[in-house]
Amino acid sequence: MKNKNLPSGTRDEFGSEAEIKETIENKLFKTFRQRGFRKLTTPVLEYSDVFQPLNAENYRSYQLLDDQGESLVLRPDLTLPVARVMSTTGIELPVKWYYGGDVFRVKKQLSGGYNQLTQAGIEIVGYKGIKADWECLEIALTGCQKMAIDDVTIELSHAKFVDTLIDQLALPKPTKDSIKTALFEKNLSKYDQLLRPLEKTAFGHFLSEWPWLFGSFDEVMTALETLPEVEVLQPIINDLQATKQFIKGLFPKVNVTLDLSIPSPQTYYTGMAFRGFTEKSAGYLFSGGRYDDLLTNFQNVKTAAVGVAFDVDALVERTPVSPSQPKTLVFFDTDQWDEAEKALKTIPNSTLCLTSSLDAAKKLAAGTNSRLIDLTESR
Ligand SMILES: N[C@@H](Cc1c[nH]c[nH+]1)C(=O)O
Repeated sequence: MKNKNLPSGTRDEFGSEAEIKETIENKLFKTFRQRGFRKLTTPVLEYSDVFQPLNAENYRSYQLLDDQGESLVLRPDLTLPVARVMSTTGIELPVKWYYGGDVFRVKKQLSGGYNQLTQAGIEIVGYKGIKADWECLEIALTGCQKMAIDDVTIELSHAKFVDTLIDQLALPKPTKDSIKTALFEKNLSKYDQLLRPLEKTAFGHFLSEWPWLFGSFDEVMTALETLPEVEVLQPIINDLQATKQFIKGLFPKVNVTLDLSIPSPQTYYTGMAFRGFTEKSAGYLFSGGRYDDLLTNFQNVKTAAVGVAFDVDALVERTPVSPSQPKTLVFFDTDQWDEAEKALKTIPNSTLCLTSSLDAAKKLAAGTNSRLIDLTESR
């Protein structure tokens, strides 16, 4: 019998932790609505096919079967359900959505961490230009500010950088694939060996530095100067530069880093991607990016989209628990309900004392370090 246990990777949340979470979600939802986003709620259960564009290795999901034998999952992501909605409902574009809810990602046994995570996010669908990306960044960084998190580092990357650059190399396709794998896995001996034939070419110097192309934004940009002029890379570099300026202009305290040697944080990203974190918490505070091709998984027409989601649990972790104020218990007789209600309204932080006897009320007050008001006293 496991009727007293929880499945691994899940937890109960109660008291301050659960309350802080609710406050944070409400603050975020308020910001989203103030900026003109509309709420979209999707079910926790979806057909497995909806999540086919996810990298299955990173996102193992809980699998179920419905009564027709169709394969269902507990949603491991909230962006793909939005894409499903957009392609099946004929909602007019452009549109700005916000949502909140739990995603389920099965982690390796004993890896620690939870399999059920709470996210709150936005998706902007139908805008091609960089303004939509910046609106996501603005909301992400303002959100952190509102949670009094002021030591945010934002890591920029671009889903197309690696492929566009590798495309330029005069090597057979399988070698290019192996280079990409070695780069992502930081398998340096393999990487060096694969690139040896290009050592003396114009790309030689840059390629030897590529696995280290992450860290301070300006330093990575300086390293990029060793790259021969590649026209198709220019728009990517320009967008990254402009975005860094944008962030620094509005949030001068935010530390901006750049990583041009990692796989895209989501397999469905097609453009700029960004993740925010602080030194004090292990996971990301928020993660987002552009995914202009995702809707083609559900429909024929390509649709521009970009979004960002907060990891609400990471925000909770970063929020100090303020010591709770001592409570006042209001003890009353059953026919004094009206009086008790009035007392509740006038006495801050008060709660009804539901014990049957005054003795029990006194014990409860002593045990919970609360003040006791006895309405039966004046009878
Ligand atoms: N769904 C992404 C975040 C995101 C929202 N919109 C775009 N990206 C994630 O969970 O990492």
